[in-house]
Amino acid sequence: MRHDTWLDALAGELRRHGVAEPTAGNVLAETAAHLWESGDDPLRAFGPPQAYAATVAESVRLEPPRRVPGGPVLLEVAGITKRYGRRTVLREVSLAVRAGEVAAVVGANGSGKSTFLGICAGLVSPDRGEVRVHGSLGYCPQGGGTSDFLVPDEHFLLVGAGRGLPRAQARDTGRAGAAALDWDPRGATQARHLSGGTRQKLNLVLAGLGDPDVLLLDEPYQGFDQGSYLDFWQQVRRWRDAGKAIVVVTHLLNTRDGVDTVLDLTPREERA
Ligand SMILES: Nc1ncnc2c1ncn2[C@@H]1O[C@H](COP(=O)(O)OP(=O)(O)OP(=O)(O)O)[C@@H](O)[C@H]1O
Repeated sequence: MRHDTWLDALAGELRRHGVAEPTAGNVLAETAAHLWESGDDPLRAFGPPQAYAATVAESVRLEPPRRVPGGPVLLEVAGITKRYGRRTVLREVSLAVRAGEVAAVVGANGSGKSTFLGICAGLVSPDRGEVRVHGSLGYCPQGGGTSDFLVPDEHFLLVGAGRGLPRAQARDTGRAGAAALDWDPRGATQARHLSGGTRQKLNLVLAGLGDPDVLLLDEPYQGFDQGSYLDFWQQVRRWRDAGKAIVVVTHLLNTRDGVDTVLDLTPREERA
């Protein structure tokens, strides 16, 4: 089925199911971006428009009232500048995320979102500026992050060991995190044989292992189907309500659902 036909039908079904703006626009933008990037058939990726709209409508109704954030600042980023060669990718970027807050990092392709998150995670050095993390850190990279020849349980044990978790607790916590994303990770399937979306689920579960205080998530839902995408945002809300500071990278400018702060890395001269 053509993407635009399916998206038009979805827009109508969202209206019919009473999904108001800005949620409807955000859902359309997210699904369109997913279809564009993956090239998937919309019916295969998301199912019939009516069923997908019904799921969205239900999840919106289930959304609990927003907590008022105001915990201590867990992630402080001050005046980050990063250059690659002559190109300045990030210029004087600052961000503070408190316990119980979700920050979205948005911007066009190549605007430096992954670079920014890598700097927050301590994996990329800035040319100027400072990052302070108050507490432990979990990082979900955009890709990679898993070991081809290990099965999911082995990932849980390996990463869990690094975070001080006993074996059984690491395995059980990993499996519970996977179940929250509607995935049963038991079995002998090595990471290299998992689908792209399932590998991203594994990445996401690994980021949350050991209950870190700060979660850095780089477009973690790439390849997720409709249900998993909604599960992801439910998980973000659970982390938020548990007092974590969460940073979610997305290349969409209007991903604002359940988000307290938006950091737009689009260069000023390119903004509409
Ligand atoms: N290690 C590197 N060496 C040189 N240039 C790099 C390096 N890493 C990233 N870049 C460049 O820096 C810019 C920002 O890249 P980055 O991946 O952070 O952007 P992004 O906003 O996450 O992009 P996307 O939306 O496509 O994921 C790009 O032009 C990229 O080519």
